Amino acid sequence: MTSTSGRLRGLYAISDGPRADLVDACAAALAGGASVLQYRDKTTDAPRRLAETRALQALCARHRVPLIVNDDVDLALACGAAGVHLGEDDATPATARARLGARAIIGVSCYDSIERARHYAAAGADYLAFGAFFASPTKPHARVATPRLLREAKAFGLPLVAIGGITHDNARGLIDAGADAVAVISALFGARDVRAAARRFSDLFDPDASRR
Ligand SMILES: Cc1ncc(COP(=O)(O)OP(=O)(O)O)c(N)n1
Ligand SMILES: Cc1ncsc1CCOP(=O)(O)O
Ligand SMILES: [Mg+2]
Repeated sequence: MTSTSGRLRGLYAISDGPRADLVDACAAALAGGASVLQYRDKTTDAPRRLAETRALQALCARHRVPLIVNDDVDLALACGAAGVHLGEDDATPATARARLGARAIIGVSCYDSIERARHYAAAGADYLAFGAFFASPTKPHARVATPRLLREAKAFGLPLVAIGGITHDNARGLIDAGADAVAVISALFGARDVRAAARRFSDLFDPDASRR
């Protein structure tokens, strides 16, 4: 289990908004043991995005789970999120660090590139994300990564996040290859029972948690 200050490990839930029941769905994911929540909303509806991230920040604070905002450093700052996730089309991690401070969690997409991982590990990223490992319903044209990258990236000593088409049935191979966390959208927020789906993912990391 990751706390707002602990090492990232477990289910990394990524929200799939806009959706009317966003906060309830995210609450179910946290109740099911998600260790991190990312707000990912590709719309430009600034007032709704701010209201939603503020609500999710309050929810995450109650669960002692970090809220990460996708793409948008200003929004992360405005809602008091723990950090931001950045890809190749987003602000640089250095810009985000300057805006959010030393304690912020700054995650970086490395896609299928060990060179990008090496660069951002040295530049102060807090975790490295790789993928897509499987066909992704959310991002069908995502670049494709192989588990070998995870084995190689272990050398950087940072938490490794795997993403892309991850389900309960295919996650184990990624964890065995070195993923500290699995980032999931469809197989989590598309589930009829989000809490139960989150619990099944979380149990892959800590099978005793649901019996406590
Ligand atoms: C944990 C995590 N990993 C990868 C991504 C993808 O980021 P990016 O490449 O910037 O693509 P978008 O998500 O912005 O479409 C992510 N969001 N989270
Ligand atoms: C944002 C992103 N980057 C690579 S795949 C992906 C989407 C992951 O969503 P899903 O779990 O539905 O495949
Ligand atoms: Mg992005």
